[in-house]
Amino acid sequence: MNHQDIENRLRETGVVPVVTIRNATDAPALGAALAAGGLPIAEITFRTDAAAEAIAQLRRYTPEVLVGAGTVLDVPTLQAAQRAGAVFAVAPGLNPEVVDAGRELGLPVIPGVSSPTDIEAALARDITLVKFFPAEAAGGLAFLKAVSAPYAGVSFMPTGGITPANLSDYLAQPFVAACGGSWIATEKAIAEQRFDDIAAAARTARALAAPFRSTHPTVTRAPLETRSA
Ligand SMILES: O=C(O)C(=O)C[C@H](O)[C@H](O)COP(=O)(O)O
Repeated sequence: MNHQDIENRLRETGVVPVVTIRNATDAPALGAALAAGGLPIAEITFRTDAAAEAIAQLRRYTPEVLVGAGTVLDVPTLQAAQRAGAVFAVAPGLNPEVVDAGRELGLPVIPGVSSPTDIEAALARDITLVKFFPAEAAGGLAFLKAVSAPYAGVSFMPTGGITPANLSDYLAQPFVAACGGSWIATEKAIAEQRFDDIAAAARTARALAAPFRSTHPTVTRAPLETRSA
């Protein structure tokens, strides 16, 4: 899958559960819960030792779930994510080495941005889908509306402080591809094996995102070098 395929899938689901998992054996039930709730996608953060194995388990037992790696701060983590089977990688910031390695490995990287300078660093590498992190703390929708003017054509995945209460406000903006958040599958709910609660939270998020999905047409962009001025 290339960046465009990933963006299209993000726009289809509207919400990306950000997951921190301590025990990889919980991954199949987690994947099943997300799929049952209508959100067959997950960003598994490399904040625990179980991340790579959890990604591998998701790929094996719930192949319908699109699995990405989160908290990818360096190239070895990116390589580990790809070996485990992640089909995209997300980072809280923009590490040029990670972005460049992603291109070499054929693994789409969604770097984190929180300033115009960051956005330009992404554009300089032909990346037009970025994570906006930490969304609420870094200016929220007001920031996105302001930067969407000079940076038309950039799609954002706001993450950090997104909840069912503010999700719709973000998704109503065409430059928001999807929102990420940990509220759907919290570390606590997974540890306590409350997979029905996770499926219910996924279902609620899916329902909140549903009205906006149709306003997000499939985007097809020419690579930067072929775009006319
Ligand atoms: O781990 C990463 O790569 C991150 O960038 C951080 C997470 O995306 C946020 O911690 C999720 O934010 P909340 O939904 O507010 O909990």
